[in-house]
Amino acid sequence: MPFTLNLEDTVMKFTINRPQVRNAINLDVIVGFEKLVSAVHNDSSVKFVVITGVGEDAFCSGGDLSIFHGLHTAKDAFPMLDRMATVLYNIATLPVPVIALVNGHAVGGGCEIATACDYRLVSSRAKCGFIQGSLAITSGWGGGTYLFEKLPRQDLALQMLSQAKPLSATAMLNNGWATQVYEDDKDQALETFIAEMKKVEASVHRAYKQMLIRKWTGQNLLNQIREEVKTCSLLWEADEHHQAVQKFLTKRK
Ligand SMILES: CC[C@@H](C(=O)O)C(=O)SCCNC(=O)CCNC(=O)[C@H](O)C(C)(C)COP(=O)(O)OP(=O)(O)OC[C@H]1O[C@@H](n2cnc3c(N)ncnc32)[C@H](O)[C@@H]1OP(=O)(O)O
Repeated sequence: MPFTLNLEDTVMKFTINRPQVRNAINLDVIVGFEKLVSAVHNDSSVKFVVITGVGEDAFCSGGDLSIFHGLHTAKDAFPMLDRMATVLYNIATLPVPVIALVNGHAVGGGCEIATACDYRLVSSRAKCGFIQGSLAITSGWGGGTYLFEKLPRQDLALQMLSQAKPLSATAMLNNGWATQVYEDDKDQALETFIAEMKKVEASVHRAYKQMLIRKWTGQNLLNQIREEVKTCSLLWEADEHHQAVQKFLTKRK
């Protein structure tokens, strides 16, 4: 199973389960995210959503390049980018707080997923970054838009996108991306983080989340995300992108 979805107590947890490719996203995982969104909307007992990856190596390494490399033109790439950007917006605007439990590296689209969440609890061993620039594309799932929205300093957000390199968990805490960095057990880190909030009624969590969603609706965040998707799909068809992906896929062969 490429993902698991469990409700424990009041916490709905989605775990990406593709360790052999560092939890890269394929179509099955996208479908899983769509199921997550429906499950949360259909269960008023849910207080928190948690997104994480299996194992300790990676939270998520972004799109599965061995599969998505088969998409050549902007027209080919757009539906995949748009579908993932749409489900990610639906996750970002879920009626309860969403926590990224960043158990390992979060790069490319993996960093976009974590950025779309309300909180990021990051393993001290994780490296995180918008490395898309090194593949001659931009972020394409809305992650750049979320980054400008969420990082306290716009200059550091732009630098992170433009340098296109993974940063340490400490650097991500210092620039305001990580909410907290944890050392050891991820489940313990999560329990400690939500302990106080768990005592508060679900209705209160939902009311605060609505305030945030109203802000994003007011500024038409979804339109900005759609522009990001279009930009990425246009860059996607360039030779430079296909060559960079080919280099990644063949580097160990
Ligand atoms: C498509 C959408 C776009 C977006 O909108 O953002 C993207 O997401 S672009 C994709 C960006 N992602 C990458 O470029 C991934 C790069 N991966 C890495 O940098 C590293 O794998 C890692 C995540 C930092 C982990 O490093 P490490 O622990 O050293 O593992 P390996 O590199 O040895 O990888 C193990 C294994 O997994 C395969 N792998 C890793 N990432 C992907 C991926 N995204 N897609 C497909 N396969 C991936 C890698 O090739 C190795 O395979 P084997 O050699 O067969 O073991």
